[in-house]
Amino acid sequence: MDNVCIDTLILKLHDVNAVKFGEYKLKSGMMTPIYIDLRVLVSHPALMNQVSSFIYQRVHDEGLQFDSVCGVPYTALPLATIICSRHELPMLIRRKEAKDYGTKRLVEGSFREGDTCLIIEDTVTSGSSILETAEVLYKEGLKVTDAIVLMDREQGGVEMLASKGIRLHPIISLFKLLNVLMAAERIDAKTAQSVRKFLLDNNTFSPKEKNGNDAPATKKTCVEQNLELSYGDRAELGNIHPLASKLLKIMEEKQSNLCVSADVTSSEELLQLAESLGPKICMLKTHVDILKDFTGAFSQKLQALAEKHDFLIFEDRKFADIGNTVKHQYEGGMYQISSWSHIVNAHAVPGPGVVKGLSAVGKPLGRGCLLIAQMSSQGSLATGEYTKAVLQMAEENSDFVIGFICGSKIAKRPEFIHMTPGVQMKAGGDLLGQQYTTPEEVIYNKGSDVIIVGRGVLEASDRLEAAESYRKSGWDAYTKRVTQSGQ
Ligand SMILES: O=C(O)c1cc(=O)[nH]c(=O)n1[C@@H]1O[C@H](COP(=O)(O)O)[C@@H](O)[C@H]1O
Repeated sequence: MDNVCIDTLILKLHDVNAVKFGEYKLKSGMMTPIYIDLRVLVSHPALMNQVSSFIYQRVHDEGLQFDSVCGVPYTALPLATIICSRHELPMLIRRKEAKDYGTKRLVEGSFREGDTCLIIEDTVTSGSSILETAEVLYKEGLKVTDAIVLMDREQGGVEMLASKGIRLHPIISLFKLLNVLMAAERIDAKTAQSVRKFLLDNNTFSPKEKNGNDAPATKKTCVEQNLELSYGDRAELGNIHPLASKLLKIMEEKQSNLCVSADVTSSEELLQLAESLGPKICMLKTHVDILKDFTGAFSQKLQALAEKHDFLIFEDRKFADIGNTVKHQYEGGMYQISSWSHIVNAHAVPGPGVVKGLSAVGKPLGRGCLLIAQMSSQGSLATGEYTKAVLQMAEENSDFVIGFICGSKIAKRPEFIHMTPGVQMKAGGDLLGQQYTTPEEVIYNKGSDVIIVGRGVLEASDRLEAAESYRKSGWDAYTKRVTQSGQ
């Protein structure tokens, strides 16, 4: 299922008026400037078949296991029927109301206690319709672990269902749909902007506070109004990836946007760095393949230090192969990176398969991935259209991609985290093409979120003192950016 097919499908849905702009009321009663009406598909059989194929393809890509399929009544019923008939999968039908005669059952079809049922839905906003169907299935003794949805309005459905133990797998995000329709000049930038603002401002999933109570419903200031959200605010956004939220909370609590790049060749020295600099950093970046003495014990000790000092581990592996290969490189081999590194990064050049491969291993572990959108090395080819394509790949895989390696802020969505390497107190470079900019330039002027510093700390006579000066410089640049934008 590649980008071109998705883009074509979006345009076809717009052609048949399945995507409507104006003033519409959602099931929740909320008024919305965009409405997805896939009921019309019953009048367009070829498109109905294509949508069914996309949904089945996602089921296949995710390798989901289930005993039966249930479409959320009514729009998703024909989709589920086509998929089940075409692929000979057992189907269940959930009634919205029990008959007052015959079996009087709410769920029609044959099943056994404990069977797993895959739910199919056409569009998700808050996720309440999927949850309602799941609860009817639960009452019949069925289990629901996964649901597939064609259109995700990105208003909290994924997170709400995740909090109920249901993994929702969206195929098209509304942010992506807006980009495609704008690029095809089906809508103007103003419409796209106002719909984006609506979606960002109306996220139905209220984040839980630490004590588990619903956080007070606060209306987030919107980035589109040029009001910079703080790290702490962004950590609470409904659509944010849990790991990105965890990192932003660490940054806020430790007042640090410093990631030290532990480019040392001895595991003992790396652990000493983690112990001494741990209180100063939000993240420690490793190149595990330059260690001359890696052992499993090392990765255990590093995880313990990350826990002790509350920082995340980022293995800077720069995966860049087909999905099947990166899966093995990430999960297996000598380093077993997925078992100890919260975050990894990847080049987008192989196409979305590289993310799918990594996600198949990392997502169930709660890991996250950064895509390399720009590089600090002289003559880097990661620029212009390539960078834009990386951004699009991230938006389409935001259930695993949490941000970017980049030189400056490239994504409008505050859920993505920007991390910039090639940082030293003085601008300049090394003899091998590395180009340095200062923390102030990267964080204040270029809008990045995290500074990645290697030799600026490692080559200092006092590494701890150097780390503190980078921490302070990066944090001061951030607070200046946030306070000035609010004025
Ligand atoms: O992905 C990276 O971290 C990375 C991307 C990039 O464009 N440039 C870059 O320098 N890096 C890494 O960031 C670190 C920078 O180290 P210093 O040049 O010593 O600060 C190294 O570990 C690089 O591998």
